[in-house]
Amino acid sequence: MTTSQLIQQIKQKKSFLCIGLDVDLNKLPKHLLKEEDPIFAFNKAIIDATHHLCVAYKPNTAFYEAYGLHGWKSLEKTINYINEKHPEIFTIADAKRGDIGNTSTMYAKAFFENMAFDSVTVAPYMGKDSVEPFLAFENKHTILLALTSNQGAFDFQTKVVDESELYKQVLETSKTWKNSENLMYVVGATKAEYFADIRKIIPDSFLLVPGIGAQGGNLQEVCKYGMNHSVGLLINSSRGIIYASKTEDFAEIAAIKAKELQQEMQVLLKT
Ligand SMILES: O=C(O)c1cc(=O)[nH]c(=O)n1[C@@H]1O[C@H](COP(=O)(O)O)[C@@H](O)[C@H]1O
Repeated sequence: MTTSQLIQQIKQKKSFLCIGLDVDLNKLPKHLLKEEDPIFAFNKAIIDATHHLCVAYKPNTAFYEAYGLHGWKSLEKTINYINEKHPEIFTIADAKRGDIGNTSTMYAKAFFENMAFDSVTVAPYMGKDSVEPFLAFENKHTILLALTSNQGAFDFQTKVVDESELYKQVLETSKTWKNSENLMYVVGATKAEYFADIRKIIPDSFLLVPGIGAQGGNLQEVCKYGMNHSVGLLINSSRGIIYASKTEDFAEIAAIKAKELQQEMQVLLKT
């Protein structure tokens, strides 16, 4: 998917919501456990109920890898279902990969070719030759961890090295990489006060912003400093939407939670 198709979808749906499909069997409504593939049954119901309210889905692969072969099959069915039923929706494999070049190429093939995701999250720690193999794929996006939502972000990412914070060097340096137009960045919603500085370095890039809802980030604050001329934000909520109810009405309640966020976004898009 191209960035302009993503922007078009944001305008049509008046939403820049990304729903995180972080499926934990221990949190599923009990009646689904009788299904042959409870994880896919859960995702299908959530997708059917929310696809008109969001522009992206982000399964975090950890929640599938944890169940071995069964989990991978559920992930594959989920991405195929989204691509078949709602090809306009941007898909993110939240896998946080990155390795020496030839290994990164295989990770990229796994998520861009084998599973046909539009994007994958990648850690910048191993540098240029670990990220460029992902960037080589046309119309696919590499979402680089810049400033993460967790407390541990302060261990390294905000440390000053050679007179600037490490996360700023990640942003600056990544702009020089081949096919850097295929980059997006992760910035946590819990770090709203950093968005103005980040926008000075990457004014035009899309940011994937996790951390609202369960982690306590503030949507208004993020938009105030993070929104750009083409919106430039994908705001993710996982647990706050998909586990809002753990009974038979879970998909209906997820849609209500997604609509609450979409309506806030619609107002923010007008301001
Ligand atoms: O890359 C991510 O998506 C990510 C980066 C980050 O800094 N913080 C963060 O929470 N995430 C992911 O975003 C999702 C957040 O989930 P909730 O806190 O349940 O909304 C999880 O899948 C996290 O792994």
